[in-house]
This record gives sequence, C-alpha cells and structure tokens, in this order.
Amino acid sequence: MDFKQYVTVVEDFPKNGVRFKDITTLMENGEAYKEAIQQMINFAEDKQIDVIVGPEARGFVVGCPIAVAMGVGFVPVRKAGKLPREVLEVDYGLEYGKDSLNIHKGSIKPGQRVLITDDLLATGGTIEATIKMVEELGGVVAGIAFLIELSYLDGMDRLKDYNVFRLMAY
Ligand SMILES: O=P(O)(O)OC[C@H]1O[C@H](OP(=O)(O)OP(=O)(O)O)[C@H](O)[C@@H]1O
Ligand SMILES: Nc1ncnc2[nH]cnc12
Repeated sequence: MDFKQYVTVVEDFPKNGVRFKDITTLMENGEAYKEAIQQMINFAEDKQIDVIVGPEARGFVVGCPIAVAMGVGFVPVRKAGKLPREVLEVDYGLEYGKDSLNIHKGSIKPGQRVLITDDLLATGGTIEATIKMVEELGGVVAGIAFLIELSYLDGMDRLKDYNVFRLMAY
C-alpha cells in the first residue's frame, strides 16, 4: 500500500515554514489505518513485548490499537500537569517548541520489555525523553515504531542504539 497518499502535507503549520505531516487523513481511512497498525504489529511481534508506551497525543493513536491487538497494556506519556499520580518528569525540545513530559512512577515494572510508539519522528526530542523515562523506570526498550520519519531532521541519529521501524520517510 502507498501510505503517503493518505498523509496530507500542510505548509507553514504551526509556524515558521514547518511542513506539517497530517496523519488525520490516514486515520480517516479505515483500510489504510488498519494496515499501517498491522505493519507496526508485524515489527513488534517477535520482540516479546510486555507493554507499549506512547507520548500524547498521536503516540496514543498508534500505540493503543497495537496494545489491544497484541493483548498487552498501554502506558501513556503525557504533557506536564495531566497525570494525577506521582510522576517522573523530563524536559524536551521539538521541531516547533519545548515542553516537559510526565509518566506515572510504577507504570513500568523493572525488566519489562517495552515497545515505544509515535506517529512521527522529527528532531527526536520527544522520543529521546520517552526512552529516558522508560529506562529510568527500569524498562528495556525492545523496539520503537513510527509511522513517519522526517529524515531531513536527523532524529534517527539519536536512536542508533535501538531497533527502529518506520513506515514512511520524507
Ligand atoms: O521528534 P520531535 O521533534 O520531538 O517531534 C515529534 C513529536 O511531535 C509531535 O507531537 P506534538 O508534541 O506536536 O504533540 P501532539 O501529538 O499532541 O500533537 C509528534 O506527534 C511527535 O510526538
Ligand atoms: N513536521 C511535522 N509534522 C507533523 N508533526 C510533527 N511533529 C514535529 N514536527 C512535525
């Protein structure tokens, strides 16, 4: 399947000449969304995954259906101030700003094998912060799966030590 035909490229969003890759048009198409998720599951299948971790919000869009299909749990990474219990917090930068991310302490058990999911790899700031939180909680990052890599931003350079899958590259 040519997945790129379902992604809409929006010029200058949210600002400063960023070429935004909008996956909502892929999600609107049941066949394309299902097949994209299936390809991520195929990548994860032989990795003895115990739990999936995805950053808000688009990491949920890909991570939750994979978790349900694989019969494993899903742990949300959220922007600061959204999780109600005790959290681990990490600052990060992204293509169009900076923020901090939280994960619930105790949400990953030491030694658990984790698949990290997100829709898109840009600078790699979000995923690097997510990896840091998983590893600080004692999890083992067994794989990282994206729908899209923006190869002109070199985010993959930060992920050399990991097993990474991406469906599309721009
Ligand atoms: O590789 P990076 O430079 O870190 O950028 C990639 C991140 O940016 C987007 O999320 P965003 O923070 O815009 O949040 P959203 O999913 O809530 O829209 C995207 O879903 C990734 O998580
Ligand atoms: N260019 C881009 N398109 C969509 N999501 C993004 N997140 C960070 N950069 C992005």
